[in-house]
Amino acid sequence: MSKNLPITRSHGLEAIELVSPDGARATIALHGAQVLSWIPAGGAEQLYLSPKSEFSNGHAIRGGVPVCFPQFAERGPLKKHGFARTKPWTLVSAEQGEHDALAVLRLADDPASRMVWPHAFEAELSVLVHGRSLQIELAVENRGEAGAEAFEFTTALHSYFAINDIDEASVDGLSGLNYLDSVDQTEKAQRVSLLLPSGELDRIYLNAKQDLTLKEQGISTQRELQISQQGFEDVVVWNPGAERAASLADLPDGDWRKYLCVEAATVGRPVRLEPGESWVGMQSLVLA
Ligand SMILES: O=P(O)(O)OC[C@H]1O[C@H](O)[C@H](O)[C@@H](O)[C@@H]1O
Repeated sequence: MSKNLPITRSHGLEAIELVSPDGARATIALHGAQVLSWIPAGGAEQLYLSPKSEFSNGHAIRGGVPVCFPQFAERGPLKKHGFARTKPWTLVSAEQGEHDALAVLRLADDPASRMVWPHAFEAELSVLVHGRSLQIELAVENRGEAGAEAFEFTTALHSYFAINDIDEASVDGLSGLNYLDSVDQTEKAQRVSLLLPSGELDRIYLNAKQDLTLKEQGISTQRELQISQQGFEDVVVWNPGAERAASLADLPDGDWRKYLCVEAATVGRPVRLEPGESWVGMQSLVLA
């Protein structure tokens, strides 16, 4: 038997509190369909959320898992990361099942979206939480009539992982990949498996098929978070570093040390959908 979950509030926004019978929890704001919190069963908060975020309509929230769609970053004519993260999504369903909890949210084109992106579309974000895992799936459909135009988009699930300190964190599993370095706009190759963040880091790893591990090895912290993806082709790793962080008004001083973004993305080769076609991408997280 599944149980419907009500709309509650988080940070002043309408939200869904997913609670799985095993105690795992996730909070999703209807604003942007943004996951704001994930607490695995028996674990601690896994996502960073800036206390200086602007939690109101039309603004991007710094932290959790923003949905970048239909444009990643400034790689196109739309506003940065597209419009999906600053729009209210509608709740399709939120349920606690026997072993898990699932929420589904939807965004469709409207007059405002058609002004900047003239396409009929439907996007659905599903969030499934149970035990030590969280799965976030983004599905996009071209809802144009037969004979309408195909559209292209770039996208990301822009996950902000909470860490104790950037100097204790690393990402493992990136060897052999080419990446676009957004700091100096060059293409490079990653030879070693381990990435130890230092300074500003903003990379799009192309064709990233292998699973990754976010590791934290500090005096008080030992943590391994497995990150895998399907459907998405690339992985973005981002941390602003001290200097760039100083220009982010919605980030407290020093908080750049407290997160690392590892994003499931499709940037290098945009997704192209003909009318009636759809695309699905997923990021799966498991706390070891
Ligand atoms: O500050 P935002 O608009 O949320 O963007 C935050 C970051 O998102 C991505 O990770 C991009 O690769 C970065 O270049 C960008 O700075």
